[in-house]
Amino acid sequence: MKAVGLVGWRGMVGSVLMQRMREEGDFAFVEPVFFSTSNAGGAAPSWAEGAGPLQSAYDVDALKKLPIIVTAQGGDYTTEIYPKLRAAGWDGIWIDAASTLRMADDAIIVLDPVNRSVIDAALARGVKNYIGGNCTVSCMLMGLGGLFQHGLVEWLTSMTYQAASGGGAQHMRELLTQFGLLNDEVAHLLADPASAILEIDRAVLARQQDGSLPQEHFQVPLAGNLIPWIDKDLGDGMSKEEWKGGAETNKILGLGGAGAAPIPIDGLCVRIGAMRCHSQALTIKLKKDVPLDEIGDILRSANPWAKVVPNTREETLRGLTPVATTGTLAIPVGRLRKLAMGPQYLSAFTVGDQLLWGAAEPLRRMLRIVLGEL
Ligand SMILES: NC(=O)C1=CN([C@@H]2O[C@H](COP(=O)(O)OP(=O)(O)OC[C@H]3O[C@@H](n4cnc5c(N)ncnc54)[C@H](OP(=O)(O)O)[C@@H]3O)[C@@H](O)[C@H]2O)C=CC1
Ligand SMILES: N[C@@H](CC(=O)OP(=O)(O)O)C(=O)O
Repeated sequence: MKAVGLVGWRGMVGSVLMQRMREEGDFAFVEPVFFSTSNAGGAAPSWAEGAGPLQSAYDVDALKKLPIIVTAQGGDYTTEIYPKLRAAGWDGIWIDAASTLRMADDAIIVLDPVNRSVIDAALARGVKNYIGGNCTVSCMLMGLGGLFQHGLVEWLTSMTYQAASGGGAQHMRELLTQFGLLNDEVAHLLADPASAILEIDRAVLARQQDGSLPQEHFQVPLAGNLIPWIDKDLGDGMSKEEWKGGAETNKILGLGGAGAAPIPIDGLCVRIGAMRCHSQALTIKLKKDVPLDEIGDILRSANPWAKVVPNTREETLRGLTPVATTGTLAIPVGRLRKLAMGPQYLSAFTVGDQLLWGAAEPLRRMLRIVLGEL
């Protein structure tokens, strides 16, 4: 049993992480020490039998005692505490959901079903920082990993449909409140089958545009709308979320360093009114013409979670939606077909729960790997 410090365990990502760790029996291998930024001295979660009171997540001396720290507390916390811990001589393993350290030279982005060899090599050479990837990147690689594994991707472009949860819990609440208020606005008209749809539409639009919907988090209404910008403006026409697509995918795959050319990966990232599944439409230029049935086999055999959805209307509606995927570890991949541009141009559509493979699951599995239990 190794002592493991857990920070951020009651947040949205942290709660999913705790749930998965309990489901998989991970606590049989760890002696958890729970930290809090807001309630030091409070009680540990009731399910964690024998755990002591919450320790302060700002207490570097308390954190320093632990050989492994897992955090889903957020980027600001990492920025503040991580350098202090290392400066204090802490030599432990840092496993983190936040993006802060992802691109650092001494950090590995973890997604072991895709880059286990990169992780193992890093552990062998003493790397101490293991960071979960961007949710969109991780979900894409879990679905399409087979194509990269087989060296088939010449370039890839993605158009994303990202859920409200990517912004955090408050964003999900804001979206649902907006939906509710829009419904209230026209409920009397909806109840009357004879009412005119254009009147309903006008009333909804008026409410979306009059500034009275709560929009503190998204800045504009997301209900009945979409937002084609996610994360910071890099000033060159690209959003930071779009930049992560290319930068993180290549880092996860171990490309872009000495000798290995990066794969061009780029696209547009869009927020839509889904709850917690990110979806993306992909156009892939293959290095050669591979038949669709072989592509299906390659995707299926890359990992146990990639599920190929037959490219029919019925199967797509049944299995390739956020509602069908939420809460599961499955990464459905469908709409596979060769495009009109030629036999090397492949379309695909994939969906993934951004709190599971997109956030919590790679961290949970990394902890197991460090403990020698995966
Ligand atoms: N949201 C996402 O989709 C993804 C997030 N991440 C990263 O994970 C990190 C955390 O994100 P997320 O889990 O969404 O953040 P949350 O806001 O849900 O939780 C972060 C912290 O807020 C504190 N907190 C304050 N009020 C509450 C409350 N009412 N309920 C629960 N916690 C509360 C908790 O700290 P304390 O207990 O110390 O008070 C908690 O650990 C971020 O770095 C983010 O970048 C990574 C991938 C995806
Ligand atoms: N930016 C993602 C969520 C997220 O937290 O990403 P990252 O871990 O790269 O900061 C989204 O909004 O959907």
